[in-house]
Amino acid sequence: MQTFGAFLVSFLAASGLAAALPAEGQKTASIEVSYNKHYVPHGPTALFKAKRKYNAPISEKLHAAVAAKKALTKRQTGSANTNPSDSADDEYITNVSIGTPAQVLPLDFDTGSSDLWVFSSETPKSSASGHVTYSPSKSSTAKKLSGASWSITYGDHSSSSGDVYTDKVTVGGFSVSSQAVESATKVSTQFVQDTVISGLLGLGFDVGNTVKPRAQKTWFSNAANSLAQPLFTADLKHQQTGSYNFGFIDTTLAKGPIGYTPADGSEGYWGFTATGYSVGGAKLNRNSITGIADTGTTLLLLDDDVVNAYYNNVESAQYDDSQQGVVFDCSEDLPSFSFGVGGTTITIPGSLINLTPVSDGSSTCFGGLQSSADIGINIFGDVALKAALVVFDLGNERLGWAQK
Ligand SMILES: C[C@@H](SC(=N)N)c1ccc(Cl)cc1
Ligand SMILES: C[C@@H](SC(=N)N)c1ccc(Cl)cc1
Repeated sequence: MQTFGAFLVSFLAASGLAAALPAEGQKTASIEVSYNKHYVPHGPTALFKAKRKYNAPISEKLHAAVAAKKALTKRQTGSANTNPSDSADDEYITNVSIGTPAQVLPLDFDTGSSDLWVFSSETPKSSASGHVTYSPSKSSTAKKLSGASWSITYGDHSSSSGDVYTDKVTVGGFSVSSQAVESATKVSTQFVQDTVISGLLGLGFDVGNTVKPRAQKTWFSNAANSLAQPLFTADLKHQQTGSYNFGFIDTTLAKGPIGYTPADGSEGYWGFTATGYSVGGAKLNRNSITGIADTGTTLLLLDDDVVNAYYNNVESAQYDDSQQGVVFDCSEDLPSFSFGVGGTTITIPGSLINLTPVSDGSSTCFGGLQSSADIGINIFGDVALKAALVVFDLGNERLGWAQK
């Protein structure tokens, strides 16, 4: 019959743990231990456990201190799929649950604006035809925000306006219990015709919100303090499902390192400066480009000198006044476009810059890179974002870009 010691020796030897174990008959043993590097110490919790172990009285205050810590460390995250609206990746559609019971609406997540607005039971029937709508009267958690109104005009001159409710809004499994949901009583033609979306979810800075008399917070701003980290990432793809992740960075979505650079939210946008650019894989120059990271704009819109430097490498490129932009033969192999940001380089493959024929069946294609001259700001829209995993880091007021 083996003594326990002998059993222990043979067991540990078998499991390769026999570091410094006694020979038969000795009375000592030792075993490696490693500490848990993820453990975050918390005094009151340690005290609570000790008191509990020895049945010592535990005060209400100690219970509260332990509960507070527990609430803080809840790993809160959200993850939502996002899909291009069509083969040209014109916009990206993400489903959002509003109210109780949940009403699911397809919305356009827009880092270039800060209003969450929807087609609703208050939108004129003729305008709402073909759209999924939100009915506050059918939600037990909806509350009218009395006296509040909103009105917004976008860069492409589309517009909408209306009144405001608060309700529970869930994105990718994460809920904000009292989110301002702006109900449209008026929408412009472009929105009426854009039946694949029922409104926008602004992911810009709160300063850009149009609700009066008191501006409201974006869904992300309301969520930030409860998320594991006050950030979200955009992983937009060409003709494929991508994702918006909240509270965490899934670095497996990227191929290269994340380069961080300060974000300027003063205008409501996610403004940043690229340190230089190049065409066709050449070395980056040092001509900086200041612009915004904008999921709500389809194209990459940059200064004329950059646009010309690019299309000088495209044999068939020419400005088409009827199209109000640069067009080229769809059969041409386009060069890539690279920009430097946060110490890393993002390269947009030429294939992502050859978007769509100017009309069905045409052999002339409209460029994904166009001039920002008549806008006044440079816009790194979906054409640029599709080449990267982009981190919108509110906590550190910075943007992260990683090649993918
Ligand atoms: C910032 C975007 S609009 C948006 N993403 N909410 C924009 C501004 C001006 C022009 Cl001309 C075109 C696009
Ligand atoms: C619903 C569309 S209307 C259009 N397709 N011009 C739209 C407008 C403005 C933004 Cl920022 C995003 C999408």
